[in-house]
Amino acid sequence: MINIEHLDKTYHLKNADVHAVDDVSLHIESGQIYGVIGYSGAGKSTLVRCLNFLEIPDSGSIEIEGFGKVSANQGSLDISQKKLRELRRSIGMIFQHFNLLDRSTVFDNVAYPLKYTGLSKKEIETRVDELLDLVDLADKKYVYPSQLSGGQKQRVAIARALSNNPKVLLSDEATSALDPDATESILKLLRDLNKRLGITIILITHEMSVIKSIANRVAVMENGKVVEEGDVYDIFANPKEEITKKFINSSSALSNITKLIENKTIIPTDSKLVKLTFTRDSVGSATISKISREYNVDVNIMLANVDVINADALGGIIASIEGAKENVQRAIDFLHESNVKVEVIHHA
Ligand SMILES: Nc1ncnc2c1ncn2[C@@H]1O[C@H](COP(=O)(O)OP(=O)(O)OP(=O)(O)O)[C@@H](O)[C@H]1O
Repeated sequence: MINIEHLDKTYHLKNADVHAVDDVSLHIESGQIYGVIGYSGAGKSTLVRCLNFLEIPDSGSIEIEGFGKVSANQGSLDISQKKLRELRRSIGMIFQHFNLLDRSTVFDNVAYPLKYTGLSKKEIETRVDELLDLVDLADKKYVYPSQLSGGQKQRVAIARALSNNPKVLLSDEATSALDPDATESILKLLRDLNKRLGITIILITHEMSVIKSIANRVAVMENGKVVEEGDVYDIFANPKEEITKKFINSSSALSNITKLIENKTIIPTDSKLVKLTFTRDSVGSATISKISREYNVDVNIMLANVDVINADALGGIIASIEGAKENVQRAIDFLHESNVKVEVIHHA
């Protein structure tokens, strides 16, 4: 469990102050994959760097299971140096550009954090072998980072981050420099590690597709503040803030609708263009054919998309509903009653 309360961090620059983290409070359960999304400069990195006190907050507190509550007061922390070292060791971190030691082999990179832990050479070798097995890189033990692909470098970084058996893994844009295949394979690895080791993962990204594919909960950040927070499925099904809707659109095939609206000829007269969202409560029923039959309307499906988020389907359809005005309205009322979310995008 991680509990963040009223966390604040301001950078004092020559010409201005930057309020990078502004009164952030969050609760993260153990074993969760927790996403933090926001545009560049939103404060995500600063927030996450505060969690292992790489960055010292100005005020607020952070409680990490097993370490009690650590409060910050004008840049100083009420925790001993010894406890702080222990706390940092219980949190692994991976980065966008891997941060590997280029002149060291894969083995030496992974062994590096084990150096001053009192383990013997033999014990370190056994542990590194275990870690390389875990990330499927046993055959690359003696090669140098320059001989690896981006995805393989990130696997080395993950093995290194896990060397001290941390309870928490912080991932700062870990897939942002990778191609789609490598991204998928790193996300799959993180998902597997979360399941196998029960490790809590806090993942920063600017891509909603990453959140959709791996996170259980998400916090949306803007200007240092958390503006929306919740279960990933619920946020996708019912986003409240404009910025959240923008992020969701960026990862949805349905956002192509703006192009269709610009080309008005595709919208027939006597029709309403609607966006329908089918959630857990409505995804299984044949609502479209029902309204067509019962209310004598024609439904023209223009775009459709199904996401599977945390094993639940979330469907979206952009369709025009054509027919006599009162029939179209009755069809829309029926959709509402059937737990389908209806947003009218355009009237003919
Ligand atoms: N060490 C620093 N000194 C001064 N300002 C900083 C420092 N680190 C971050 N900032 C500023 O704080 C704000 C938040 O930055 P932060 O890196 O936390 O955002 P972010 O959401 O992670 O964005 P990005 O993905 O671009 O890193 C930005 O305006 C940034 O310029």
